[in-house]
Amino acid sequence: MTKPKVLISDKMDPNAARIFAERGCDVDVKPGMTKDELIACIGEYDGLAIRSATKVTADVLDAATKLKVVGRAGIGVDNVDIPHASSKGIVVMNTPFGNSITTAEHAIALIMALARQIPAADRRTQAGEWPKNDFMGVEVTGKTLGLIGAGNIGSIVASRALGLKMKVIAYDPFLTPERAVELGVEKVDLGALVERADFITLHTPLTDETRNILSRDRLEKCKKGVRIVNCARGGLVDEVALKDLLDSGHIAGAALDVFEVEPPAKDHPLFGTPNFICTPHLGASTTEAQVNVALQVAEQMADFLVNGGVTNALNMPSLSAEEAPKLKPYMALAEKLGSLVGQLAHGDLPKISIETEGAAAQLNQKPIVGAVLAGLMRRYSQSVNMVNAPFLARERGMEVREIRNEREGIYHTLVRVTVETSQGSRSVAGTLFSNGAPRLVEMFGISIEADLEGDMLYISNTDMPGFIGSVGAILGEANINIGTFHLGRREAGGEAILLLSVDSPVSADLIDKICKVRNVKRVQPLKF
Ligand SMILES: NC(=O)c1ccc[n+]([C@@H]2O[C@H](COP(=O)([O-])OP(=O)(O)OC[C@H]3O[C@@H](n4cnc5c(N)ncnc54)[C@H](O)[C@@H]3O)[C@@H](O)[C@H]2O)c1
Ligand SMILES: O=C(O)[C@H](O)COP(=O)(O)O
Repeated sequence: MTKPKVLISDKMDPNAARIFAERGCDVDVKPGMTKDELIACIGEYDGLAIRSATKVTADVLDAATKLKVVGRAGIGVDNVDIPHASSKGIVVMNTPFGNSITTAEHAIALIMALARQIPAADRRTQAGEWPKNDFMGVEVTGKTLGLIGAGNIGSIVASRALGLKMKVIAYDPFLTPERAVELGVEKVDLGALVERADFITLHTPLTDETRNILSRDRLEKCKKGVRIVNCARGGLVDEVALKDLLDSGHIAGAALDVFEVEPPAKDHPLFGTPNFICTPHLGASTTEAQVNVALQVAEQMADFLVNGGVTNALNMPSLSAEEAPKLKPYMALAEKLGSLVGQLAHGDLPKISIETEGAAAQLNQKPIVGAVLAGLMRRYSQSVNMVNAPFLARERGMEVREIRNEREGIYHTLVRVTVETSQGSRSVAGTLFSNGAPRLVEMFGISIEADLEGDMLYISNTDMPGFIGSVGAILGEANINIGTFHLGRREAGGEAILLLSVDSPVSADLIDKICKVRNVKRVQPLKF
């Protein structure tokens, strides 16, 4: 088996390359490439490991013909076009906790640096001055810290700030009252936060809702003398308004680790403003955090490329390395069932239900659902897979229902897929043998046992003597060898189905010929 090939395209702790190699991947380390260089080489790789410098844009992803996974050694994935990656079936994963403590500590460091104006005092002292009377600071003890965003990093900042004897208030629409009590913070709305806080730190992702969350209007409503720290993402604070309000003295100090455009222009309006401090996106830059995220991203990506385990993916459900082997045969079965209904259904597929029974119902359902949808939509696109299938289904307005029934029926384990089209509802079901081999056991309510493999022919007809001979003769005359032959019927003389596997594809002319056999209702070639 050829080894998966991974590219590390940003500066990353060497532990990442070591782990990739130890886990059976070939790895190239090429930090600092231009976009054109990345586009020129990305087609060779199965995995791409990045930090924030590499921009994984649509044109990079379009050139990445083999790429299966993008791994972010860090938290923010705003440098990755996730919808485009999803539409191409590429998993995007991050390491959501590895640098949280480090970034929270940077926020605290900036609070302290602002409170005591340490950078300016340092600059002037080292320049030979002794400006003892110019740097009157403030204590943080007893002051109110307003957190905008109380997720992983915000919560750690809260605990450290409480240790510094600050009072902590937080604005986060997703913070429950119980969690606020647990964190020891007071949950407030944004208006109250800006009116009450002596220090404000931001810890949200940059989204349509959070962009410019500290707008000029909000900054003007802040308590006079507020100090603001942004270690989250540029674009959360209006940089020009910040400059104006620092100049007017309404804001006493501001510290930015992140900018709207990075790196910022040399003549950025905030540069040189008194009481303004900045660092070049250093929030995650400690030895400890970089080792954490490098180890974690390499382990997650190698696990995915080698074993199929999925951890911390942003565009597909998690699947542990222990679950992966158990789920693998189910995913093969689910994909075949999805493919079967997809090939047989006419027109659009507005409603799909995926039902699991017995052992199948006790498993993680998301990968099974993803595999059914992937099989189902293969008729629209060959590049569909478990990652992009749910996304494409949503895009097409499909309604997907999951039903679990842990009680065994006649089979120890069963997956049933039902589609509802304008012509009614059609369902197929399959099971697994004890060796994990998938087997179709039911079609449209009729019991039939078959492997879904290679080229096949589905024929529906009215049960009558001589029918099998007629079909066999037509295929024989055309020199088409029948591999397997499976029959099912609702009742004697009633609706019947025939599933054949054939050693070569059946031409349209031959299908027409079979359609003309007496009592044949439908003939459909299938491919698995
Ligand atoms: N400067 C750095 O080097 C650095 C390092 C690590 C993380 N970060 C950034 O820090 C930010 C926070 O990271 P995290 O790990 O705490 O993320 P997280 O997902 O754990 O927490 C984000 C919090 O923001 C809240 N939130 C979302 N929308 C909101 C809104 N409109 N108003 C208020 N709150 C809202 C969420 O409910 C969540 O609790 C991210 O943007 C991340 O990229 C920066
Ligand atoms: O979101 C993150 O993890 C931080 O912004 C860190 O970015 P970096 O890995 O480029 O330092």
